[in-house]
Formats: sequence, structure tokens, C-alpha cells
Amino acid sequence: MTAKILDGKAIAEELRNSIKDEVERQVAQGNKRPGLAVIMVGEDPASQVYVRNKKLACEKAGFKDVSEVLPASTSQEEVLALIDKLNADDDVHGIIVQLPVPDHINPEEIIERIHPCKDVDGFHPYNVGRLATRMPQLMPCTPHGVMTMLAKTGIPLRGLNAVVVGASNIVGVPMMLELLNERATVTICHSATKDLAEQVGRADLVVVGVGIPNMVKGDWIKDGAIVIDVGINRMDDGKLCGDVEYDVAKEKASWITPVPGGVGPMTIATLLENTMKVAYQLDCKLK
Ligand SMILES: Nc1nc2c(c(=O)[nH]1)N[C@@H](CN(C=O)c1ccc(C(=O)N[C@@H](CCC(=O)O)C(=O)O)cc1)CN2
Ligand SMILES: [Mg+2]
Repeated sequence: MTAKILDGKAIAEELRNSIKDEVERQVAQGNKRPGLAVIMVGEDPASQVYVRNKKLACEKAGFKDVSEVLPASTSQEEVLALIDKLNADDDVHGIIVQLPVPDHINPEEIIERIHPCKDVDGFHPYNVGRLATRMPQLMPCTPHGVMTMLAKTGIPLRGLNAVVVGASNIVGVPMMLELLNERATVTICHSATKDLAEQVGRADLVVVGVGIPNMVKGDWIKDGAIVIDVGINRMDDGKLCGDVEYDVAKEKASWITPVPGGVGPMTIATLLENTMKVAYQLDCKLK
């Protein structure tokens, strides 16, 4: 079997265009443009690319971009003070802090300072708790973007054996919760998992987000499985490569995401989707 490609670039473009249309409709009715603040501390080269792409996506969708790039020497207190200011600003609907942050910054304290109703990354313990108790509000962009892609396959998730490889707060854990909420039978694997090949080999759906190039071997994949590769690894030759051995896996899978052009673009489109939700839909019950 040769897999069909889940084209994240195309699905993300379709989503961004529908968001842009909705923004113009709302603005024509006298509502505000969604405002997004991306805070970046320091000069991590990969983060610079992602933040630039987020700003570009904001502009194209008709959002107000109020992003702030701060020097690596910025203190924890200065970042917290900026978040307090943005929390109080009615033109700002979404706030995120680009990760990773420099070593002297404590990301947990920063994430908890963002008002849960402006937490468009869905990383605040309030939003993680809502997802875990089946009352989702704002969901992390990468896993939620994967759910949008999975819907495009038309394959029902209910009852599927889903194996998530990687247990990070950004990808693996919220991915597990999203799939569980759709009634998949979910296994989550991590660095202490014994016999990863066996776990992956019985999966109808495998989602991999570990950041190790080609870590999941193509011949582990069960015939006809759906393979979602969240890894984006830059190789010595400058090329990007995923966490799954793509060329072999694509001969076994029914659907597969490429890298680049798979999950990555969905992360940014979903960030816009979350911000628009805050601007026009969310009825925030928290002070
Ligand atoms: N605050 C956050 N920090 C980070 C997140 C996040 O969701 N919130 N996720 C990642 C980085 N990320 C978004 O921030 C991200 C990663 C990759 C892409 C993307 O479009 N990738 C392209 C390739 C781009 C390239 O040339 O490097 C692709 O896969 O096709 C978008 C966003 C960690 N930090
Ligand atoms: Mg740190």
C-alpha cells in the first residue's frame, strides 16, 4: 500500500482563508479584529522562523499583531509585567510565549500568568484541566491541528488503537487527551517505554512527537495505519526531516503526513483559530 498524503500546507491554507473571511464578516458588523501577542525572548533561530510566520499569518488573516521580541537578557519580572499589561488590554485576545525560553526564565510561572481566556496556546493548567475533564475550551495548537487533519481522512477515531509517541506538554499529553475524548483507545509512549516497536506495530493511528530524526522505523508501522509525524528536525545539510522514517513508512501506511508541509503549518493556522474563538465566541466566566 502506498499512503495518501495528508497535506497540512493545503489544509492550513484552507483554514486560514476561512478565518480571514470570518474576520472580515465580523469587522463589517462593527466587531474588533482579533489581536494576537506573540512574546519571544531571545534569538533562538528556529523560534525566529516560527514567530515570523505567525506574524505573517496574522497579517494575512486580518488580525492585529501586537507581538513583542525581547532581548535574551530580559528578566522574569519584565516578562510577567508585559503579560499583566497584555492581560488588561481589550484589543488583545490571545497571548503566547514562544518556547523554548532562555534558561533564566521559568516557563511554568510565565504560562500561569497568562489569563486562561487569552491562553491561545492552551498550555495554562486551567485549559489543560478543562481538556482532561472533557470540557475543552482552548486546546494546544499542534494536537488540535492534528485533529483537524484527521477529520479530513473521514476515518472515525472511535475505537481505533492510537499510539502517541512522546509525552510532552505541547504535543503528546494533549494529543492523548484529544484522542481519548474522541473515544480512541490511547497508549502514550515515552523514554521509559519498553519495546516501542511492538507498541507502534499494533497502532491503527500513530502520532510521533519526540524530536529525534527517523526514530520510528518504517517497518514498525502496521499495514494501513495512519501516521502523523510531528517532528521537525533540521539536518546538517539544512534539510528538514521528521521523527518517522518516511520513505519506508509511506509504503505501509494508509495516510501519512510529510515533513515539512504536514503538521507544522497546522500549528500556526490553529493558533489563529483559537485567537478568533476568543475574539468572537468564548464566553469567559473567569475574572
Ligand atoms: N508557544 C509555543 N511554542 C512552541 C510551539 C507552540 O505551539 N507554542 N510549537 C513549536 C514551534 N511552532 C510553533 O510555535 C511551530 C513549529 C513548526 C512550524 C512549521 O510550520 N514548520 C514547517 C517548517 C518550517 C521551517 O522551515 O522550519 C513545516 O513543518 O512545514 C510552525 C510552528 C515549539 N514552540
Ligand atoms: Mg528554564
